[in-house]
Amino acid sequence: MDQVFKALTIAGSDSGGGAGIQADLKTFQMLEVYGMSAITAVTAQNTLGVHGIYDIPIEGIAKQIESVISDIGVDALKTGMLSQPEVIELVADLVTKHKLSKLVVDPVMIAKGGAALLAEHAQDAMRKRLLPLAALVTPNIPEAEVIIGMEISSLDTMKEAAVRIVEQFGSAAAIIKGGHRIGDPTDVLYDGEQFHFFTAERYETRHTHGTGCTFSAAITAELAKGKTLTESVQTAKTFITLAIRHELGIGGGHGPTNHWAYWREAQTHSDLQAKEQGKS
Ligand SMILES: Nc1ncnc2c1ncn2[C@@H]1O[C@H](COP(=O)(O)OP(=O)(O)O)[C@@H](O)[C@H]1O
Ligand SMILES: Cc1ncc(COP(=O)(O)O)c(N)n1
Repeated sequence: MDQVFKALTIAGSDSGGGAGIQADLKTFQMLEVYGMSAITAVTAQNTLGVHGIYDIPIEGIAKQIESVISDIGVDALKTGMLSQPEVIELVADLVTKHKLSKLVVDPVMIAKGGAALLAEHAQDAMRKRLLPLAALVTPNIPEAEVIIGMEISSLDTMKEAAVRIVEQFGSAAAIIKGGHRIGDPTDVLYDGEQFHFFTAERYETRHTHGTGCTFSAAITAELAKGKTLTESVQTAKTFITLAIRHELGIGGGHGPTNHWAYWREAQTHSDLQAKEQGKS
């Protein structure tokens, strides 16, 4: 048996299956990493929007995280929807207590449909308690604007935002995602020393529900395997680009991405390679 790598997601449940815990677990699975979850809130959600939010009591969240860490172990973890400041405090305490260094923070604030997934009074706890512990923070442009209080309208301001998150809040690295800009989506990573740019073709589609969750989950899975930060982000960029390109066309609104597209592509390549080798 090959070594089993394990990743934990601490996030909200999306009944529609496209974002949150469901997107994270599907992504871990497709990258051959054993996925575990601690649910912070249950959302009643579909491609048309968020229809209800039911927070899980804090003791319940603590028990889920402690149960997983104490028995199974965690090689890397990510956070998504944290809903309330107490949840952020809890996650920060447990990450510190258990010395979990491979923490990816996706600072989820508002769903694409407009529903608030993080209370406004929790933003400060996010900045002060969680960002300093992060190996990587993955805001989209509106989230980065809220975190540092500046307008982001160009590649240069994306670079500035990434540097400010690292220097002001103590995260080891930050990637500002370019999905919300016009043109090809370039994501800007600052690792504390240098910038790295990840660009792909933009697909004109309304099926981008859960893109941020899927992207950060893919990075977490690769970090769990021991890949470097830039290797992990590169794999995640390919994963999300294929997931958007091969959309499923599900639901009447903003549909989910295709979590098996990357795996399918990898299978096709290995089939082709096997055929090539068979020939020689
Ligand atoms: N229409 C698109 N075509 C190709 N890639 C996209 C598209 N929209 C977003 N992406 C990519 O998906 C990832 C998630 O980005 P983004 O949509 O900005 O995050 P979020 O879901 O948090 O708002 C990034 O790598 C971004 O560049
Ligand atoms: C439980 C949960 N977590 C995260 C998101 C953000 O995803 P998106 O920004 O694509 O709506 C969401 N809609 N629901």
